[in-house]
Amino acid sequence: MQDIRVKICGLKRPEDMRALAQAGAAYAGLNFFEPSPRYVTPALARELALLAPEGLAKVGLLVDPSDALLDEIVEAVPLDIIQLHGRESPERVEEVRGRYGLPVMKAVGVATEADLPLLDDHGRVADMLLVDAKPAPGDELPGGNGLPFDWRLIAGRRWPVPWMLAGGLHAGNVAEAVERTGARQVDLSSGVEREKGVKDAGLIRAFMEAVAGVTA
Ligand SMILES: O=C(O)c1ccccc1NCC(=O)[C@H](O)[C@H](O)COP(=O)(O)O
Repeated sequence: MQDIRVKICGLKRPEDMRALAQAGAAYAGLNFFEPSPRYVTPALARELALLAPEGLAKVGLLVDPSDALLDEIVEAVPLDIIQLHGRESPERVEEVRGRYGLPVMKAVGVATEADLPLLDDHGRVADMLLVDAKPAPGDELPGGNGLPFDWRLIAGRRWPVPWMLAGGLHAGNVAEAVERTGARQVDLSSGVEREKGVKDAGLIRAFMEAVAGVTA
């Protein structure tokens, strides 16, 4: 059975990147959404990205970005993947793919059955899908809120591109999440933080150990 691949999102410090590399994560997320407590400037993101070893993919997370912002970030930071985490349409996803020649992962928030057709629409154009919890009313951020969605909604569902499961994952629930959804890639932020925006190397190790113990 192939290993489950892990993306940890919202790194802000060199020690976070080192902890991810040591723990064996597959993707490191750099957050360019300014209102987020996980925001990094393009200059800091570049420093962090340059610390990533071969095989640890750098993912740049943006929310409804303008071309000007994307131009600035793609120019400054050696990214491997662009993550679009706003209300981007499938047409916009295609446009961004064409403009930068980088793979695009499209995040789609799920709360009810009604959210699932959007995953199918984006699955036709994006290189990867991030199946995340939809922010609840009152949540300030479009992602990274630390809350899971009802995994039964996507049990048995598949898309024509690789996908990751996200939303409120932590060391204590990732085994059940994988078992219920069949995910082979998982993404998290809050579950490895000691406080909002501050990653914790011990929690990162614990999460990776929990994932290594999954046999689904
Ligand atoms: O994490 C943020 O601050 C954030 C802000 C704006 C858009 C997306 C954001 N995070 C996206 C991610 O990829 C998170 O890892 C994903 O939503 C899961 O987060 P969590 O539920 O905290 O594990």
